[in-house]
Amino acid sequence: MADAEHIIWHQTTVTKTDRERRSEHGGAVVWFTGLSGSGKSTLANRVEHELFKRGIHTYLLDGDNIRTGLNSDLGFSAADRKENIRRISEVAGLFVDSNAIVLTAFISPFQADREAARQRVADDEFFEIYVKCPLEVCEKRDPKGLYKKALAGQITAFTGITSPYEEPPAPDLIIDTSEQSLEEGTQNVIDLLEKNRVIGNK
Ligand SMILES: Nc1ncnc2c1ncn2[C@@H]1O[C@H](COP(=O)(O)OS(=O)(=O)O)[C@@H](OP(=O)(O)O)[C@H]1O
Ligand SMILES: Nc1ncnc2c1ncn2[C@@H]1O[C@H](COP(=O)(O)OP(=O)(O)O)[C@@H](O)[C@H]1O
Repeated sequence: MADAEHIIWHQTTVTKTDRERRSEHGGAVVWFTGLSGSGKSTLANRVEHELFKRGIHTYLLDGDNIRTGLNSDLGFSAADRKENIRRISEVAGLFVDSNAIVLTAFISPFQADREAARQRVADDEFFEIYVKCPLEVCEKRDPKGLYKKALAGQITAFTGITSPYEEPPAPDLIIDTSEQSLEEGTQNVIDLLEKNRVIGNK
């Protein structure tokens, strides 16, 4: 652990404000949370594609991908999930500083960790999207065959089966993917960003 007392923040010459002035849009974190198979990656990819088509500077951080690199040392214990989300929150904060719209697709099962992620950026820069989907529907979709393995006891601490998921008490948006189409869900996220002037009429 670094000796924090001897670390002194270096103010960069080019600031966040400089980057904002040059851009047609603001920076923000669009944080998708939900069970495995709820549709986080599918939605985040579709939203990113929509934003990208509009010339917006975006980046997508996805659970499985980040866990093969930056967080390849972490597993699925509560402590590792917490550290996973802490690092992602930091990375997301850096992207916002660069004035990008960063989309994150992590189960992020614990409310305290999601709240800490929100605190990492300004109030108007964080949008929590609860990708809601009944567990039975996720189990039926089972896009990666993981529920089958978890139910057979081949994966320990699997979210929704043997590890908890805390529903967000006050998300900025709820998308129920068992009832809403992908197009509808995508449009709702875009509308949220427009309404909050992150995109469109900054
Ligand atoms: N035990 C266990 N529990 C939950 N998920 C598991 C587990 N083991 C592997 N996987 C796969 O890892 C993906 C979840 O990683 P995350 O980084 O999003 O998880 S977390 O936020 O730290 O809880 C998750 O991806 P998604 O299905 O996209 O959610 C799974 O593919
Ligand atoms: N309305 C919807 N929105 C998003 N995904 C949906 C929807 N309806 C069905 N799906 C399907 O559900 C699955 C969700 O998988 P994925 O996006 O990988 O979920 P997660 O990232 O939450 O694990 C995909 O196969 C997707 O095609």
